[in-house]
Amino acid sequence: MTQGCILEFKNISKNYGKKCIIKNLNLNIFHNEVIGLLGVNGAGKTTTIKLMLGLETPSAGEIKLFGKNPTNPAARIHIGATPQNIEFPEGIKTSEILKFIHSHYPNPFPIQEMIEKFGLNTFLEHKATKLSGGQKRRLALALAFIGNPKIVFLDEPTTGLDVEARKLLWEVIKEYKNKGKTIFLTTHYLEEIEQIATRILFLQKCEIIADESVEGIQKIANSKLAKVSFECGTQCEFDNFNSIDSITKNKTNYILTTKNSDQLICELVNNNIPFSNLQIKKENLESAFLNLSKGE
Ligand SMILES: Nc1ncnc2c1ncn2[C@@H]1O[C@H](COP(=O)(O)OP(=O)(O)OP(=O)(O)O)[C@@H](O)[C@H]1O
Repeated sequence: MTQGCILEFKNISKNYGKKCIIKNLNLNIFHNEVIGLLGVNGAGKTTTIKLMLGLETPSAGEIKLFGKNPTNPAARIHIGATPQNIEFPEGIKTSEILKFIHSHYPNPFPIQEMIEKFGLNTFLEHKATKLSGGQKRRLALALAFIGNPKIVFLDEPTTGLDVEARKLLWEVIKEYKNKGKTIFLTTHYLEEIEQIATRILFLQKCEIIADESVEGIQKIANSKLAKVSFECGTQCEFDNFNSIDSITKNKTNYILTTKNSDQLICELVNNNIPFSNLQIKKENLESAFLNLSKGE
């Protein structure tokens, strides 16, 4: 196994019937990474996490979690996870579930610390199946971290969380990373991931089409289109321009798309275009992601 690697996919393929979900994927996850896995609905993010957790078997290839098969209890003792759809057993209270999961790990965090971190105080004596969606999510997150595992897998962890709980979660993830631990998460909230991820993966059509640092992804975003809009009372001619990808005109309002907004502004000035109300809108990470998804 590659040094420092805690999870390894070797030529992994996964099909459901004839449907290909993952094809020939090679992937290494190392200590102290915060990895965000992104992809459109149905891209295969949950399936990927299930393969990592040993909850699904690959159709081909080999997965090593801490050098072992992910179903091996000796590997699983180092992981924590929260699934996308949370279900708890009937009749058990929040406090009881916390104690039960806590007892399975050799070096867990104090239960009280998890209660405070994830704001569980007000529903400790409530039956877990009766909790609201957001409360269930908070409990599931506390359970993912409680064992002080080396890697935590979070499948769309912010689903159902209010703004405050989301902030809390990102703080917990940051803190956890600072302890040298690894987090692997799927999410649709790209702007949030931008703040915490050390690496971003995009899954599309059975393949990881981008495996980049946040800076790398931002470069992709920056090299993508910007929209430059302005008003101009006279008819503009753009024949001398080298920087324009497309032109849209609506009465006196022009919208130009460009991969180089700086050059476009210079060309506007050099060609004495009498523009006003100039606005430049660069693509954000989210639209870069969507364009990657579209294969642009
Ligand atoms: N057990 C299963 N049997 C058959 N098909 C499945 C099974 N589980 C998932 N799929 C299919 O595999 C594809 C990938 O599903 P998956 O849940 O991994 O996507 P996802 O990227 O997590 O989607 P979302 O963002 O909507 O949660 C989907 O087309 C789904 O219908």
